[in-house]
Amino acid sequence: MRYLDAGESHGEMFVAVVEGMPSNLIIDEDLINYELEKRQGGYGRGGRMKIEKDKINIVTGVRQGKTTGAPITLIIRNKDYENWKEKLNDPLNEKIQRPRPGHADLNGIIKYDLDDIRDIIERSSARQTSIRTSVGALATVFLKNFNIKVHSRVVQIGSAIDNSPVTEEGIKIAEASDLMCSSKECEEKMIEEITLAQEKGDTLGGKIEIIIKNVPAGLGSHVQWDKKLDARLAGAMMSIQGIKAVEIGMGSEVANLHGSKVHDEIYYSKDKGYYRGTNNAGGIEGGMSNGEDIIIRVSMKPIPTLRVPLSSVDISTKEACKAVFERSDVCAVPAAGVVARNAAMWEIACAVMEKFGGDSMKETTNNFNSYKEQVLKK
Ligand SMILES: Cc1cc2nc3c(=O)[nH]c(=O)nc-3n(C[C@H](O)[C@H](O)[C@H](O)COP(=O)(O)O)c2cc1C
Ligand SMILES: C=C(O[C@@H]1CC(C(=O)O)=C[C@@H](OP(=O)(O)O)[C@H]1O)C(=O)O
Repeated sequence: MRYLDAGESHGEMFVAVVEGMPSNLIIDEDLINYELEKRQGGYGRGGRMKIEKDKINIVTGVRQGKTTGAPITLIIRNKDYENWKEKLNDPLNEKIQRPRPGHADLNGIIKYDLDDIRDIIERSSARQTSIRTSVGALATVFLKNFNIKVHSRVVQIGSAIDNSPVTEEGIKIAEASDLMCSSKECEEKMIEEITLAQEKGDTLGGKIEIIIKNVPAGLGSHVQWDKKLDARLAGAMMSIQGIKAVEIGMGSEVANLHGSKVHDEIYYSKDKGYYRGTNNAGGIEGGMSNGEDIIIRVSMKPIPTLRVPLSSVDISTKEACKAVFERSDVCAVPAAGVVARNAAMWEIACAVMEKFGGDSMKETTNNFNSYKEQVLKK
């Protein structure tokens, strides 16, 4: 499967065209809209979130609630477009000249030979993650048919850290109570950190954990660098605005320990087949899923737009100045978690389609089920 998206932060709309989704997939628009709503949430978001109420509009490739096998076009309209269209088209509108450290501003105008940073902001903005979330949520809808599910939580904001182990019970509690992490107490500490940063005119990043359940062993492959599932997931995570590090399972901690403390010992039982005593590998070995939960941790840098701005250089005068400040989030880690879990599900859906193929849900499901039987007999 593949997709391309287009759109600008204050343009008319975001659009994505998805190709390769099998026919007869029942589209659950409520699930897609739920993910879009969650992406807009979280403490620390800016004023734009009060203007938008993102809703998916599927305009091709679906008839009577089911995919037809044709390319699927997804649209999200920007309500704020009405407030911006005149000034964006007015050549006399003031140009943005003071690039923000940590953003695409300076590299963008150099590379594209532009003289208004607005032209870079519009496409580099993380508003694009709305359409990316909807494409990922479509993959989540698809994967539900194979009982593959995803959960994410915030594990760190500033000095507030959620160290609790992931349990089925913990996931249920967090989902039912709509907590961003595993406990109310920890969430309060995270909110406090964000408030402190906000009061200082500063910003914050943090860490997110994503857990994907019920992935069969054998997605991805060891045979070629670009088929490795961990590499693909890491690439997907790193392409999200502001993500600077990705860990699978134990992640960077593997460098500190002996092999006997890192590798997951192998067991076998008649009903489960092969399984591991631990899951330090985060469900992937040799570029392939191993049947355990896939666990990904991603680190997000602090938001680059600061109310007390950092030093910069005016691109027209070349004189020292302070970077531009405009309406912005203070912390978008919970939102990035929603983006990341859906972006990860897109990669898993691609790996499922690569392995099992099929042009209809019947064909793909039959292939998937017969492989699962084959694996159980192994
Ligand atoms: C959901 C989300 C919301 C964001 N909101 C803002 C924001 O309001 N202001 C801002 O300057 N950066 C925001 N960012 C971060 C920037 O988009 C990001 O730092 C920038 O694109 C450069 O990131 P990169 O160096 O990783 O490419 C947000 C990121 C995400 C994922
Ligand atoms: C500023 C960025 O992301 C923001 C993310 C975002 C959203 O819907 O998530 C909405 C936009 O809000 P606004 O109209 O206030 O600019 C973006 O600005 C950025 O990434 O640079």
